[in-house]
Amino acid sequence: MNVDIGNALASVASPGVSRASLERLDEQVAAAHERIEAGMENADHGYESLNLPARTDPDEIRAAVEPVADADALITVGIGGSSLGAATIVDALESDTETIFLDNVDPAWVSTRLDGIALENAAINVVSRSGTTAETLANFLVVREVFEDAGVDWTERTIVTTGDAGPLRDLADRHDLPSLKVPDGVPGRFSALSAVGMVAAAVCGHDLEALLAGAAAERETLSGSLFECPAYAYGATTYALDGRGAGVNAVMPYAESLETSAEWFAQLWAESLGKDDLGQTPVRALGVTDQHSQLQLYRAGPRDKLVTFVTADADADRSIPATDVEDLAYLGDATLGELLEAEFEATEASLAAAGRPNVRVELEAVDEYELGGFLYGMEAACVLAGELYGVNTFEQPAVEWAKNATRGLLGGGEFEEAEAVAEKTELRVER
Ligand SMILES: O=P(O)(O)OC[C@H]1O[C@H](O)[C@H](O)[C@@H](O)[C@@H]1O
Repeated sequence: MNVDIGNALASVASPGVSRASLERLDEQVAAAHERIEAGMENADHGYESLNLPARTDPDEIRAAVEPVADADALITVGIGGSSLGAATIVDALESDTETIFLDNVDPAWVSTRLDGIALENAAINVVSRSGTTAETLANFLVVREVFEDAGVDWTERTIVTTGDAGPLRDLADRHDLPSLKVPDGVPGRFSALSAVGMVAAAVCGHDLEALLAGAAAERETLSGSLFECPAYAYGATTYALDGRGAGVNAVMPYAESLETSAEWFAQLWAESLGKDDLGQTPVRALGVTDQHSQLQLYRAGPRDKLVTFVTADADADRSIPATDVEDLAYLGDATLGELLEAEFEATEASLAAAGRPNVRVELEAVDEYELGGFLYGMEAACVLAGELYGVNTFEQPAVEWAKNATRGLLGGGEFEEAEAVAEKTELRVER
C-alpha cells in the first residue's frame, strides 16, 4: 500500500496541513510508535492485532474448513467485525463459491437471502467473538432451521469461530463442530487477518499465505516516522486534518470490487476513534458512481471533509465499441478501464483545484497480497490515530450500551439500559 498525502497539504487545500506541522507531528508519531511496538511486544489487548500476520496459522484454518472445502455456497453469519473483514476479502476476489453474508436481522431480507440456495452443497460459517451477539445467534438459529427443514444435517456443514467461552462455544462443543478461536487480544474490527476473516477466504479457495504475506510486508514498514510508513502517513494526516476541521472522511474506492472495504473501514474508524467527543465520521462512497451523487457536496459544500481515494491497478479491461455518433467518437478510442482511470484523475484534480483535501491510497492490484497489506495498513493507521487522539482505540462502550438495552427489552436479563427506551421524549407530528 502506498499513500500520497500531497493533496492534503496546506499549500493545496483548506483545511490542509503544512509540511512544517507534519514534521512537528512526526515527533508525536515517533512516541506513539514506541507505545505501539511495546504493546505488540507485550501482546497487550488490541495491539496484539498488529501481530496477526505472524500469528495466524493458515494450515489450521484450512484443516477446519476441509469438510466443506467443496461447498458451492457459503453462508457467513456474523456482524460488524465478525463479518466485514471476511466480506471485504471475498467481495474483492473472484471465486466460484457463492457467498452470502447474514448480518442484518431484517426478516424479509434474511428470508430472501436464504431462498434458492442448494443447501446440500452449502456451508455455514458462524462467527462471533463474544459468542453472545443477539443478531448472530438469532440468524444462526434461523439458518439451522432452514437446513433441518430441508433434511440437510447442518452439523456436518458448519464451522464456528468464537472465543474460549460463551453460548456459541458451548454449542460448538455440544455438536462437535469444527471450530476456530478468535485470538486473544484481538478486537473484532481488527480481526480480519485471523480465522474471523480468513475462514470465508479459505472456503472460497483464496491464497491465505499471500494475504498474510501482504500484511507482514506492511508490518515491516512500521517505523518512527510518518514519512517512511504509508500506514502512519495516513493515520497522522487524517488526525491532523480532523484537528483543522475535516471531521468527515469520505472513503471512495475506485473499484467495484473494493466497495465493501469502505464498509469495513467505516466500522474500524468509527468504533475505534469515536469516543470522548472526538473522532472523524467515516462516509462510504464509490468511484465513479458517487461522482454523480455526492461529489457536488465534496467539492462545494462545507469545508469539513477529507476524501480518501482507494485505487487499484485493474487486471481486466474492456474496450468501448466504436460508434459513428460524432460526439461519442472519443469513447470508441478508449476502454472502460481508461475511462475509470481518467474519471478518477479528473475527480482528484477537481477536488484539489477547489482546495479540498484528499488522500490517495494505492494498491498495485486487487489480489490477496495487496488486500492483506491494505487491511493491515488501515488497522495500523487507526491504531496510530488512536494514540494521537489519546482515546482507547480498542473498546466500544457506546455500542455495548445499545446491545445491553436490546437484551433487556427481549427479556435476556436485567439491564438498566433498557429503561431508557421507555423514557423516550416524544414530539409526534401525525398526518
Ligand atoms: O463478534 P461479536 O462478539 O459477535 O461482535 C460483533 C460486533 O458486535 C458489536 O457491535 C461490537 O461493537 C463490534 O465491535 C463487533 O464486531
